[in-house]
Amino acid sequence: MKQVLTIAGSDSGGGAGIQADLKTMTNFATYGASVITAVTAQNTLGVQGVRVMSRNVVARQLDSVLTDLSFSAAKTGMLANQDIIEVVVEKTQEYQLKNLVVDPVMVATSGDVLLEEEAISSLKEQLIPLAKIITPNLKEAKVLTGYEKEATIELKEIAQELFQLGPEAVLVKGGHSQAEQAVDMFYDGTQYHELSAPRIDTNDTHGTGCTLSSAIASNLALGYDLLTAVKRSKEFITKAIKEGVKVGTGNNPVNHLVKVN
Ligand SMILES: Nc1ncnc2c1ncn2[C@@H]1O[C@H](COP(=O)(O)OP(=O)(O)O)[C@@H](O)[C@H]1O
Ligand SMILES: Cc1ncc(COP(=O)(O)O)c(N)n1
Repeated sequence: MKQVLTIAGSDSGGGAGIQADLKTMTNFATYGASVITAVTAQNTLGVQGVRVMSRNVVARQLDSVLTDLSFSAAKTGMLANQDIIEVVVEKTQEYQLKNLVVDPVMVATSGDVLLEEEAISSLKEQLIPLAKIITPNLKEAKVLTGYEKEATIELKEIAQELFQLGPEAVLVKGGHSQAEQAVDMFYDGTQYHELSAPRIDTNDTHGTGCTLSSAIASNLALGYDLLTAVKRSKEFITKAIKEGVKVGTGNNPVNHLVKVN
């Protein structure tokens, strides 16, 4: 069985973070292992508390899994601070982790901060250049490119700017725009590819980004090329949002168990 690693935070509510990642990896019939960067007390209403792991605890988890298991792909989610980004960079290089999907998680859908502001430069300069693909949402893309105050900037232009940071490819997610279609832009330095799906009228989008990036990592592990992995994952997330599960009283999670062909 192909093995996939998630390096991310725990969401006690089970909709985002490590829990979303492992469910998604299992759904794609890959074996998911996890390195936990932070424990969040979280539910569908928001984040009630955060305990970030020490650099050493993250390093030990990485050493444990990377000296024993064999990963065909990995993803990063909530990395919390600069110390953790640095240790993830160090171990990615030491163990030559391949097919690394970097979801540059900064803020939860609920508005809670999941990455210290001081860590953004390490993310840009050290981790992103090691990525096979990065998957920022529009807001994260604007922070990473410095386009923060520009309301009408084109997705293609942002994708090109992000590509300059050094990943092999970029997927800018347009989930948070008001447009009729949920449009994401893929760019790998040579081709742009627009991925579009009808916008689903719902607030139940907890865990969309985590689920999408885990699906991409799983599909890369299964041997699909990058664009195919992204297309399969877009199809998956669209269905997962459509069939979201009503487990709590706030913004509910997507359904990690839906099947795509
Ligand atoms: N209401 C929606 N209808 C359809 N697709 C959506 C909707 N919201 C988000 N998506 C899609 O879900 C994926 C995750 O995007 P987004 O929600 O922007 O990421 P994040 O969770 O990182 O903020 C993208 O493919 C995006 O287009
Ligand atoms: C531990 C953790 N990691 C990531 C997210 C972002 O999830 P999303 O923006 O998809 O709701 C989250 N809410 N919690």
